[in-house]
Amino acid sequence: MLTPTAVSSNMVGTEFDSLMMQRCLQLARRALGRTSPNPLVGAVVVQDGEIVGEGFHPCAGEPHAEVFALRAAGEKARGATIYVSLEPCNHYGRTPPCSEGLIAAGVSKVVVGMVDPNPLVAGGGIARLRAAEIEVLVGVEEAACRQLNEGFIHRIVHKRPLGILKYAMTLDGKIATSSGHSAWITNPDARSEVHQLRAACDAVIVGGNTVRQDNPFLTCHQWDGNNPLRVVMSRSLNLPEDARLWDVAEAPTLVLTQEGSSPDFQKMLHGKGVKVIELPLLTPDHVMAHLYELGFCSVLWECGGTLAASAIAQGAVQKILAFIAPKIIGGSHAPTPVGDLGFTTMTEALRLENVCWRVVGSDCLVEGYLPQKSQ
Ligand SMILES: Nc1nc(O)c(N)c(N[C@@H]2O[C@H](COP(=O)(O)O)[C@@H](O)[C@H]2O)n1
Ligand SMILES: [Zn+2]
Repeated sequence: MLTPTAVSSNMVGTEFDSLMMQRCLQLARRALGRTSPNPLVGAVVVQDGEIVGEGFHPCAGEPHAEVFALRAAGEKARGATIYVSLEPCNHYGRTPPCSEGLIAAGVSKVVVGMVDPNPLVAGGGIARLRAAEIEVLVGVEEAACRQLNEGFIHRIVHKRPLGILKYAMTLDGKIATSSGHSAWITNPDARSEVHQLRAACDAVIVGGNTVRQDNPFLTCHQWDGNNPLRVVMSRSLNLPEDARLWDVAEAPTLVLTQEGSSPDFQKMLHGKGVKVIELPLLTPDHVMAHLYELGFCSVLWECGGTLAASAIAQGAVQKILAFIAPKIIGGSHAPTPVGDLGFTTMTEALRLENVCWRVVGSDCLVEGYLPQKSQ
């Protein structure tokens, strides 16, 4: 873990800049799962090789990271260098432009992690600072900055939240036995990692089958994080009356269905505090469009194979997280993580990009991105 005391004024420029930017990212992560539709941003003010102020963006509507860092630095911001993981904004949104705040505070240098993809900023913040004769360095720890805000970037560029499909399967590619039993495929460490992942997402989606078969909680459990909105997609509303997801004391639940489906069941859900919305067409793309309108940046699909295949086919999934447990259960009718995609030859296979894998307890996690569809 990085701490402010790790700062050494003897460090060479680039190494020191990287360290300070990593500190910005560490600060930014304190608001994980709480900032959408805004990004996660951290800022650090450095004077004579010492950190004199730090801040992060806590949630949309609150001041930006730079403002908190400048406030903490006070008069020491004059002539200082500020590190910020995202380009300072240059527009009046819910808050005034940070570029003007930095100029007014008298900083002499701004080190930026990445350019803001928001068209309202998009280099304008950097240009404004340079016009005020402030030195600006761009792209320190850029890959890590982009990784932290991949959901925000996807939202801005594609006008949809980033879709992440997570599943857990056995070594023979099954997500449950033929009878539907699946507790548990992976080890406690892997399950704990999923709980942590939920805290970083704005919503988690399942279909009716998962509610009927698994009766999940879909919360962060032991993690002191933000519980995502739990979303159930069900056309028929043929769902159990006593599902755990209808208990909204810990986390909210939204049921998305089609127009006119089971008014009585809808009434029962309303009575329990579960929100129900009827969409004209209940498809993964319409669901993602709805979640975009709610301001979401990242959405976790924790559904079964049929819904997962449909979400992939409709471009509602960009990232895959596959936990693989070294267990074999067999069963020619045991469900698999992705249903029919209509492919008949291996040449049609979706080859993941930027793949990495690591061991989690006794299981393996494979992570990668689906190839982007050409527009
Ligand atoms: N540089 C920077 N630091 C932060 O802490 C931020 N939250 C942002 N966000 C950028 O500004 C937009 C939101 O503005 P309002 O909070 O509505 O004023 C957001 O879309 C980002 O482009 N930037
Ligand atoms: Zn700002």
